[in-house]
Amino acid sequence: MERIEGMVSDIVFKNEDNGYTIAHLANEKDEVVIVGCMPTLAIGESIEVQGKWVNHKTYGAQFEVNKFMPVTPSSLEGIYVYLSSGMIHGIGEKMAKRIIDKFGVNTLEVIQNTPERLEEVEGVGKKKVKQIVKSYEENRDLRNIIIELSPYGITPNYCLKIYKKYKNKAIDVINQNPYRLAEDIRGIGFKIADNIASKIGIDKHSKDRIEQGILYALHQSLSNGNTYLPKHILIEESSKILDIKGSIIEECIMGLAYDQKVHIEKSKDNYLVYLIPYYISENGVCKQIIKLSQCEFEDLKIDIEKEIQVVEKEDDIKLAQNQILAVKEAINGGVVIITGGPGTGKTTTINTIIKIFENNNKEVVLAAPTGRAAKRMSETSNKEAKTIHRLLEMGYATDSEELLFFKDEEDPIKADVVILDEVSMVDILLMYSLLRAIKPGTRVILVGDSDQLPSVGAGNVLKDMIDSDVINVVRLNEIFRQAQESMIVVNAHRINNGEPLHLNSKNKDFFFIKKNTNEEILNEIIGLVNERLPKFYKLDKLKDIQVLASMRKGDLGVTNLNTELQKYLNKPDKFKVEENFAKRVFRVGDKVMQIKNNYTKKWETEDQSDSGEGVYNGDIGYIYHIEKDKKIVYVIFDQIKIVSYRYDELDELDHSFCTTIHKSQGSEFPVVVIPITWAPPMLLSRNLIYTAVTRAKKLVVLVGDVKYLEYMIKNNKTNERYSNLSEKLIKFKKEGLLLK
Ligand SMILES: Nc1ncnc2c1ncn2[C@@H]1O[C@H](COP(=O)(O)OP(=O)(O)OP(=O)(O)O)[C@@H](O)[C@H]1O
Repeated sequence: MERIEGMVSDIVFKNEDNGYTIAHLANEKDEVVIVGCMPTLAIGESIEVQGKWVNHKTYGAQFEVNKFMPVTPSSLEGIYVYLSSGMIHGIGEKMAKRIIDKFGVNTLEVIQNTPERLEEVEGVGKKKVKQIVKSYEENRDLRNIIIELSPYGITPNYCLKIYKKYKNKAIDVINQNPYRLAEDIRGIGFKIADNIASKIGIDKHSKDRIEQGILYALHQSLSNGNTYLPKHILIEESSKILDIKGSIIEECIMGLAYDQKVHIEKSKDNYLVYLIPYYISENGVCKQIIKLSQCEFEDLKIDIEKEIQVVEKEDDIKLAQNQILAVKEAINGGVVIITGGPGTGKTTTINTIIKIFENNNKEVVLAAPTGRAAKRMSETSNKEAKTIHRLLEMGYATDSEELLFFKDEEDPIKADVVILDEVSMVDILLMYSLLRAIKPGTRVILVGDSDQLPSVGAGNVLKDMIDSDVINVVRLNEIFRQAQESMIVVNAHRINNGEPLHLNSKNKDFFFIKKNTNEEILNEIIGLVNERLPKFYKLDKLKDIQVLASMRKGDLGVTNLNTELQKYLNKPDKFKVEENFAKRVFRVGDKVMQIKNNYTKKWETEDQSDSGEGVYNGDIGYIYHIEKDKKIVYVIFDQIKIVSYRYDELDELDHSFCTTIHKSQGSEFPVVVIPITWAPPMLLSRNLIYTAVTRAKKLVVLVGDVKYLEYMIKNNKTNERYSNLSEKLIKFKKEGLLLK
């Protein structure tokens, strides 16, 4: 039987008659779904559950609970966190473990009442005992916090975070306004704070509660890509969360605006409510992009036609009319957007632009939003491309844990031309950070495909800029002959036009294999990836083929496909070390993906001749070695870079025999295999299948029911996002809000 410890972060369902409950259990590493008979469960409670992992047909992996029990701070983990927190002078992680191994759950009692017994622990002498006792007494506050907060289900780890933030004022802060925890402590959200508040007896109608509920609703909406919410919708959402009348909420929204925690903007007959950073970014992007496009540029005094001819001759190519236009706009204008689908010559155009500028001694800087996209840009241009984060020199300020960009208006990027690729992936905050670090007079060339999925973060930046008609846009719409040979390119354009696809043409690169049930689809995919494709096309089954799925859950979701594919693509073997982590098994040879940006993670080559920092969201690697005694997993990226992950850092890694289409954005693979099956309508969309198909360079294989493919092609209702960038650009331009 497996066990998991964590805090109940949400209760999704509870049957009051029989106690059957579905809840979310969160801990430092993960948030999982637990199901079972848990009639007394409450949000915010810290519990240990025992049971087993099961795979639900629709909802994917969930933990079936046989037994659950509350966790108290006297549990070993709690004592360990407390002792090793660095708060008790003289005890580090190793010493804490030795003390606990010796005294178990009685550890705190020993320190308090019979501290001389600590000398029984290896490495502890009289001097150290004195230090420990002194620090223990001095740390009364932290101990009190643990004792006071444990009835509310706050784990010692969170107590420590709370203590570090508020020091000895913590209990007062929480008693006065527990909602500050949701604002100040990462990992404690509105629901947990609300639970503490209700136990303390804070009035349901208190101003703090309502304000936090409103801010929570706004934060939630960011994850749907919205930069603001119309006021009436915010009232509706907050009313549901808080269970309070709309009129009271409306009043509190005004209060939040007065305190500058939100910004309210009037737009036509609507009021738009923004969280401040998003308001500043949306306005900032408008002002900066208009400013950059309208300021004076150094005249290069060149004959562009002639320069183009030089490059054409060198590269043995004849640019199309629109490509020539794009080159001219890039050289004559300040800001230009170059957009087009696959095979329309974006890369060729960028390379021509780079050459002309460099032939005239201008400094060109290339960037892209992800590590993978930057790498691809470097490969196609033969010139270094950085991630936007690197270009902006992200780092930590002295004495701060907050990551920030060192490049800004005061210390801008040194370049004559900045070319940014895959702009569809850039959200409003990142676009503002980039644009404010570009000094007027620098040319900015934004390249992207607005039919791809929009950014993960809030906003619809590329599409809004194009729709506004305020920025110079050159659309590349000719599919070149070479590209037309590829059904991947042809079908991608047909998807965009809502037309039926050319499937299964002889000797081509786009196939559909009809299968009806999920089980048939799964077996077919395994057969293709494990045997038929590698044999027929002479491919490496791990490196050359990527399975992409639209969802995480269900039989054909990423989680289950990874479990199933692992069984065939990297079987257990007595020579392969493996380790279990809750529902996952990490095994030497596994294909894995880094799932969040880690700018400071170190890598080193095996012979230690080269090293560096940074592993990025979407980077794919392979487990190279597992050192069980040191609790470290080593992963190799880009064939040479070895990165070590402590076991407690493994939440940064996911298996990637299969990944989501969203995560694959900005990457390309020789062969892509995609299950086509039922999914919620928002995941059966045109831009999702378009993005998936355009990831493949040599071959696309779709497996499933053709009716869902047809549905996806027809469904071009891109999920609407609340973003006001386009209207604002038009307004700013009309009102001449320039260069101020
Ligand atoms: N003016 C041109 N005349 C003939 N062929 C061209 C021209 N421009 C580009 N091509 C060819 O068309 C194909 C697609 O061009 P390119 O790679 O530049 O397009 P892209 O828009 O960047 O495509 P993708 O997004 O798929 O990478 C390439 O084989 C390229 O050599």
